[in-house]
Amino acid sequence: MDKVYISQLHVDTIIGVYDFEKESKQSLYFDIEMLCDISAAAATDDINLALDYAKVSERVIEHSTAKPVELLETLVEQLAAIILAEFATSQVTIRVSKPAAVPQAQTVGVEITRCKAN
Ligand SMILES: Nc1nc2c(c(=O)[nH]1)N=C([C@H](O)[C@@H](O)CO)CN2
Repeated sequence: MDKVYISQLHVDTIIGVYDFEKESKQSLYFDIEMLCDISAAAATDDINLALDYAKVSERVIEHSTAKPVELLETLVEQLAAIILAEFATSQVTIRVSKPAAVPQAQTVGVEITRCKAN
C-alpha cells in the first residue's frame, strides 16, 4: 500500500492539563502518515483523485485550534477519526510532539495508528 505523509506540521494552540497552559498557546508538531492507493492519481495526474496533503493539513490546523483539550491523546484520537471519516485513507498514523512540555527532553508526545472500520 502507498502512503501520503505530512511531516512536522506546526500548530500553535492552547493545550495542556495545567492552568498556566490554558493562558497561552504552545507549539505542536504533527507527523501524519496515511495509507492509500496512489495509482488513480498517478495515472490521470488529477489532484481530485489524490489524497490531498494540503487539505488534510488545513483540517488538522482547523480542528487543533478550534476547541481546547487538555491531553495530546484526546487531540490525536479526534484527528484520526476526522481524517478517516473525511479523506480516502484506510489507515492513519499520527505522531504529535510538544517540545516545550519537558524542558529536559528534546520533545515528548503521543503516536497512534487507527484503521477505518469495515
Ligand atoms: N501522556 C501525556 N502526558 C502528559 C500530557 C499529555 O497530554 N499526555 N500533558 C501534560 C501537561 O499538559 C504537560 O504538557 C505540561 O507539563 C503532562 N503529561
